[in-house]
Amino acid sequence: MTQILQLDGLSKAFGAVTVADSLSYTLKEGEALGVLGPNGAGKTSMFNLITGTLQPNSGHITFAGEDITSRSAAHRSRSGIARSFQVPQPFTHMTVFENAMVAATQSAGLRGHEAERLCIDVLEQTELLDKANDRAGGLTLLNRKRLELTRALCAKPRLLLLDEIAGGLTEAECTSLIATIKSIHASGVSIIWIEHVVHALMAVVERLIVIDFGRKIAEGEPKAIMDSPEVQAIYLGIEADV
Ligand SMILES: Nc1ncnc2c1ncn2[C@@H]1O[C@H](COP(=O)(O)OP(=O)(O)OP(=O)(O)O)[C@@H](O)[C@H]1O
Repeated sequence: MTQILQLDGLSKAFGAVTVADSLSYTLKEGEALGVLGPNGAGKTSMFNLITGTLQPNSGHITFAGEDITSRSAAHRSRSGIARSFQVPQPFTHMTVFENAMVAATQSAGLRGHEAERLCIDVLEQTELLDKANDRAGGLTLLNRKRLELTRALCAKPRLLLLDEIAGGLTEAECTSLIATIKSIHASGVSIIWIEHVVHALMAVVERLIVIDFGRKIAEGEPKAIMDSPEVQAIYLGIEADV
C-alpha cells in the first residue's frame, strides 16, 4: 500500500488553546483510521487543517505525494479530499438529487450525464436513491447523515473525512450506517473517521489514534488502544460502549 496522507509536526494554537501539538501520522491508501479524543481535543480542527480551512502555525501536510500545506481548500478538494460535517449542512430547500449534483458539478467538476450518472451511483451506494426527489430539509437524521456522505462521495474523493457521523442515531440506524461506511471503505476510498460512538469505529477501522489537547497520545491496533490504561483514563466519563 502506498501512503496517501502524511501529517508532519503539525501545530496550531488559538491564543492559549492548542488544537494541534506537533501532530504527526501517516495514512496508507485504502486504509481506514479512527480518531478518538475528548470534547475540545482538537479533532475537528485537525480536519480543518487537512482540508485547508485552517492554516497551521507550523508543520506540513502531504497528500498523494504533494505538499499541500499552503494550497487552498479548493485545490485540496479537487485533489480528492472530501469531508462530512458534524452537523449536516445540506441545501435544505433543494432535493436530495440537487444536493448531490452540486457536489458532482462544483467539487468533482463533472457536467451533464456524467454528473447525473455519478449522483445515481452514489445515491445507490448511500441508500438514498428512493429519496432522490425529496427535499433535503425534510429528511430524517439518518438520511441527513446519508446525504452528508452522498455530498462528500459526489466529489469523487480519494480521502474521506468523517466527523462524528454516527452521533445521535439509534442502534439500528447506526448498524445500517456502519454497513454503508464499510462498503465505501471496501470500494478503496481512504477514510479518517472521528467518532465518539466507539463500537461503530471498531467495526470499520484498522487503526486508531487518540488525541488529547491537540497531541497524539496513542496510536495502534484498535483493541489494544481501547485496552490501554491511559486511553481508558481519558475516556472515564465518556460513553465508550465497546
Ligand atoms: N476558530 C477558533 N477560534 C478559537 N478557538 C477555537 C476555534 N476553533 C476551535 N477552537 C477551540 O479549539 C478547541 C478544539 O476544538 P475542536 O472543535 O477542534 O475540538 P474537537 O476535538 O473536535 O471537539 P468535539 O469532540 O467537541 O467536536 C476548542 O476549545 C474550541 O473551542
